Amino acid sequence: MRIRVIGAPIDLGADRRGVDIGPRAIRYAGLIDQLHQLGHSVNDVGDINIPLPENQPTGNPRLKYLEPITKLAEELADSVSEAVRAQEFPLILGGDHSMSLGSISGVAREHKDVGVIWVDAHADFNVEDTTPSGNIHGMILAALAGLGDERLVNIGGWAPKIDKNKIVIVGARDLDTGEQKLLREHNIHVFTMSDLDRRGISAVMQQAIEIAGANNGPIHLSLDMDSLDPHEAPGVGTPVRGGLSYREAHFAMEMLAESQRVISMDVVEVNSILDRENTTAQLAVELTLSAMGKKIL
Ligand SMILES: NC(=[NH2+])NCCC[C@H](N)C(=O)O
Ligand SMILES: [Mn+2]
Ligand SMILES: [Mn+2]
Repeated sequence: MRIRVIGAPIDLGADRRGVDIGPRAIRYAGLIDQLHQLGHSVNDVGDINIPLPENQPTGNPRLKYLEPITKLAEELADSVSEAVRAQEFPLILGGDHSMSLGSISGVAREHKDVGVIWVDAHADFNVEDTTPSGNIHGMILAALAGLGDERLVNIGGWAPKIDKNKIVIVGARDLDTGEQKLLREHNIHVFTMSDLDRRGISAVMQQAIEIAGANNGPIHLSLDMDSLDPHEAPGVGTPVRGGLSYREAHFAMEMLAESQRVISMDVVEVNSILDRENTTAQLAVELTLSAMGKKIL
């Protein structure tokens, strides 16, 4: 496979500085070399340019940094759709989860039927009226489904990007009250940690792949590193106890690789200031390799 690596060191969608170092930390952990060793060819196009929050107006406190975030999403969407047209697999490194607004808009432009598997402790399904923080990284999946502020919803001038029936959230364990209501109202498929405990990662992922990839459609994988238990991934801005174990996360990635349905992937929320000796970045590399087909034997 030909993989195009795009760095999106954006931290405007989250409160915590340090997530902007994520793409570098992931590269330092050996991503490109190890993808080569797996037999892929890699075209690393570097990072998109992100303005410093210090130089940006915060704007509406319930939609912080809306303006620069939508501008960057347009840029990233162009860059990702270009990769798809060049028949390269887009692998986008965050940055906070707001960058997925651009990456998924770019993929969806080229593949209108793409489904999304969102592996995350959170649902990122808030809108302006339900957000407890005003941080846009908590609103991105809703925006991609067509909900919320129209400037987020209408990246590229069209909406929605993803059919609600093809969205699957895996690993959820921290949902806000208004967010829960929205998820129910729109019948979004959410596999919580309780579902994982009850049914096991294998059954859950099999069903997730069937839902997101309905009618043999393609799947975008969005991996938020805070889906893992904070013991495994300490370097994230919004850690929540009781997350995916090391093996559960790997097995989920291995099943996705086996499905051969994944056409693009984000890895987000690696925060190097909060990390311990690049552990979380290293784990991000390991999980990406499993998603890209690395097997134990
Ligand atoms: N991508 C993330 N880490 N999102 C965390 C979101 C936290 C919280 N639900 C909020 O909306 O503020
Ligand atoms: Mn997230
Ligand atoms: Mn999260």
